[in-house]
Amino acid sequence: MESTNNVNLSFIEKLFHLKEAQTTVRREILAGLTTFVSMAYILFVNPQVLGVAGMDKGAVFTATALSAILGSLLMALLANYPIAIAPGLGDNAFFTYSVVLAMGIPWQTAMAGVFISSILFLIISVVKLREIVIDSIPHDLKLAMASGIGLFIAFVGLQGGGLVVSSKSTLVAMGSLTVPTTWLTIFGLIVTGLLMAKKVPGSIFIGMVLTTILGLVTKLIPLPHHIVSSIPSMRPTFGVGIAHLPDLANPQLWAVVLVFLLVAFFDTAGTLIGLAEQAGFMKNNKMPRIGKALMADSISMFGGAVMGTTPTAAYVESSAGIAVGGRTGLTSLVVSVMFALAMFFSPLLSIVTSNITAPVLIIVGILMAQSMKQIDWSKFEIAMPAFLTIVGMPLTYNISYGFAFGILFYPLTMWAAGRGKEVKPVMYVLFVVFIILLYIINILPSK
Ligand SMILES: Nc1nc2[nH]cnc2c(=O)[nH]1
Repeated sequence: MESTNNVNLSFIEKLFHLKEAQTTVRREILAGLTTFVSMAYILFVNPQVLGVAGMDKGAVFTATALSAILGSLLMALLANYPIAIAPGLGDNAFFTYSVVLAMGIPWQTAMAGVFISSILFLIISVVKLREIVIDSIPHDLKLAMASGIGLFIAFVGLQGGGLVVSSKSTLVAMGSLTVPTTWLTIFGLIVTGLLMAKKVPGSIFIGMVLTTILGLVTKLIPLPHHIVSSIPSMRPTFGVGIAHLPDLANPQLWAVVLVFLLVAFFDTAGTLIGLAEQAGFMKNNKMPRIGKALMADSISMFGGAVMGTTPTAAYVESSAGIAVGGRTGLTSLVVSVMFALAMFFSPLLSIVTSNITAPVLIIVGILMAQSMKQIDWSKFEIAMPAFLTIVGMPLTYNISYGFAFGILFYPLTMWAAGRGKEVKPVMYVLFVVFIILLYIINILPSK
């Protein structure tokens, strides 16, 4: 027994280099469990959001779990980082609210766009282009993009939870506190917020469970018929994106492909770098093995697009596992195994309503908006494009407009401030691309 344990441990050591990373199996398992409980909500939130776009919730549940299993496993084995991967809230919100609902594109066609973006992302990750792209977007704009997505997600949550409603005279207004289900959102927000402030591992998950229990006890949420069941079929979504590739003849979809690519690429690249800073992995201001980490994400995005889910991202919640000591891919391997076990709990989908997911969206929004603190607000030429990027996303209800505002204003304000030479050539290429993109998504549809 002793010798089997030793063989197992040396196999794990060979795969993950625990000694070099000054960590232990026990600490990595704890870190993996911590990250998993911090992000397990996505199994229920993703079907909820993509369900609004018309997708089958059971199929999305399975596709979400499988893409998280694949992504986190690849991150463990290819890149050996304690960073988990799953479908991102920024991406699914863009898919449902901007592409399907606002642009009126059917989800099947939008999924074809995700499929093509994933192939482009894979190519960028493999060839050296990734460094050129990462370096050409100014740091302040990347931070503004992450923050704007955070505000956008929070806005979606505030509406879904009944706290913000539409108003004829002022566009938005506070929701009514006489609606009983809105109190579930308020309860979830308070409980999760307190747990987060106390730095309790798995705060988001615990908050979700407590709010659901309150909903069940007060009968605001009906009891589920089962807790455990077989894994839901992916038949309603599997391969649908590929079958709809011919729809991409529509130029509106090229714009969608470009924005999916930008959101997926910069979300993951930005998050990877942020987490690597936290864990102390950066060497000479560069992240070692970033190509492999991006490849793990792009392969799982590709797999997700085939199975029926929106792009995956390196999860900001991985910072919870890193905070409790996770330093290697063993942490991500544990996350992957936990997602495999969680696949049997799909009946709980029916009890996780939009009031339960609203606090999650708001709190992940806060985490993403924390990037704002690093923006150089003291220089107007930076502050203006950064601000327009951030407010542009929630206020136009569209992530691509936020991107466009920042990319169009940055070269102009930098030029006016006499700092035109600092703007990288790729930014001018993007300037032109985004003018075309605005034409395609805003002017062309109304002609
Ligand atoms: N980086 C990142 N982390 C997330 N955690 C939940 N959703 C997201 C997302 O869209 N991006």
